[in-house]
Amino acid sequence: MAARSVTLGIDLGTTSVKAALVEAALGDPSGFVVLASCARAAQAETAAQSAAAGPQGQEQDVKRIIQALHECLAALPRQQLRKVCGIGVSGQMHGVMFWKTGQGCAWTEGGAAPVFEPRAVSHLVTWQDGRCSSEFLASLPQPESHLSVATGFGCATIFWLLKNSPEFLKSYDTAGTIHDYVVAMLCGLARPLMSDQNAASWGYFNTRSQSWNLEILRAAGFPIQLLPDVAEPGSVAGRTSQAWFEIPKGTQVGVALGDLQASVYSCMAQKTDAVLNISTSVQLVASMPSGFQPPQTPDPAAPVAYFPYFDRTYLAVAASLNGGNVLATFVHMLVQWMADLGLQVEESMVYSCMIQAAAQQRDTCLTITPTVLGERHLPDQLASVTGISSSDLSLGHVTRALCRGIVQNLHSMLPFRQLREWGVERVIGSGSALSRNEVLKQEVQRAFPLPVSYGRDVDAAVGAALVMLQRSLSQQKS
Ligand SMILES: Nc1ncnc2c1ncn2[C@@H]1O[C@H](COP(=O)(O)OP(=O)(O)O)[C@@H](O)[C@H]1O
Ligand SMILES: O=C(CO)[C@@H](O)[C@H](O)[C@H](O)[C@H](O)COP(=O)(O)O
Repeated sequence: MAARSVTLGIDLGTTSVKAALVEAALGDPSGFVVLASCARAAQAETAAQSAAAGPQGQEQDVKRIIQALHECLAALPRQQLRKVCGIGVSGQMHGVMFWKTGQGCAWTEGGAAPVFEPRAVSHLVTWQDGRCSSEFLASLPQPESHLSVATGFGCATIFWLLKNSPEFLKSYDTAGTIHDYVVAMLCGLARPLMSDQNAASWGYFNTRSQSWNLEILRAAGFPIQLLPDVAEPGSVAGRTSQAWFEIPKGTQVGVALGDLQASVYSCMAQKTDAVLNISTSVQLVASMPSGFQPPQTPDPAAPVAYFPYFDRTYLAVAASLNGGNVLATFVHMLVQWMADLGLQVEESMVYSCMIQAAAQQRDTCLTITPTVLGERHLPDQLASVTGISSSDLSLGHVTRALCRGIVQNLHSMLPFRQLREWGVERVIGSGSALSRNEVLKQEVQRAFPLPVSYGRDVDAAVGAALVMLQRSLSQQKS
């Protein structure tokens, strides 16, 4: 009898960490089942380490992210963790963190299970970071890549640190995304490995030649020794150097994937499917035919970008910076106003009340352009509200208008009729900001001229697990 193949997928998202255990199931139409899953809010936002970043700085505390990861692992069934034969990891793209080689973590046996604790690490500077102004970005060398460079991209952040905080950079000799860091710590890698999916998200990476723009970067004084070595997505980065919870030492760990690609992998069953993922951010994605090559030069004004997927194929992506985070900003604002008025209220209560109120308010004349973070192709166009009449000010009106605005903003980036022209026949909705919000679902259904169905709310974690599951199954066959 063939060995049971169980894999663990982890997604280190901007808001929450998710983990899923996946097993091959011949009887199931999808070929797999999700045995168990777990999500934990990381609540990792913290003040920027460099004061010069100002209020635009967006950083997260790596210790809190790892704590949320360990809470997820602790919540999964121990007997299933014992069967894990592969670990796939994905996470929020574009961001960068630094650590000292050999001192990135310490393994402890102290608690109920062996865990690693971050040691000589920086904060994670996330994709939401806005410290690189348009003027600063214009001062950087032109990349030799089809992707332009925006604020929050790893290489732009490193350029900024080089100019504004050179002493800070000197404290570290290794860099990666948060998910590259986790893979490196699990496997005890001296240098992290990075998939082209994440390398492309940092900027200054050429996806055709699969190489960093080393000459351009070197000439600009960039610390190129910080750039990780690049590996194929779906390949193995190493094996666990320690037992981790119940997962045996020596378990294969995949090179970290982008959460975008992992989400798509979990739910795009046909080439004619588009994926709409709404989590902290939002992406509308279609797959490009094999052999497709993006234009050679970047177009910073283009709202659609081409991101590497698997096997040298590309995804066309409208990646809006304004998704569930816009609703989260509204909720924080309400909670703060209530506190200012002397009232305490839980965020989860606000979410459920506002979604309920908007579900009863089927329409509104209020129009909200929700771009509180701007967009990469229009960084200076912030949010606005129009059509304000005294009759449209209820919580239901505002929430309905916010949800509609998120979907309409995406439509302005990638008109939905374009999907039909690409041969798309249906849209799969994924991401927990969508699956938990009935009103957002209604607005999606209202706006798309195509049938919409829904995936799961831990999609990227399932996708990361599936990549390793398929690898394990093909190893068993050969
Ligand atoms: N209680 C809730 N009900 C509905 N939506 C919520 C709730 N809590 C958070 N959200 C939404 O979920 C988003 C985060 O989704 P999540 O999948 O955790 O993001 P990520 O994958 O980026 O970490 C938030 O930005 C918010 O819009
Ligand atoms: O910005 C892009 C692509 O450019 C996104 O697709 C991408 O998935 C990034 O990882 C995020 O923006 C973060 O993802 P999430 O935490 O919102 O799920």
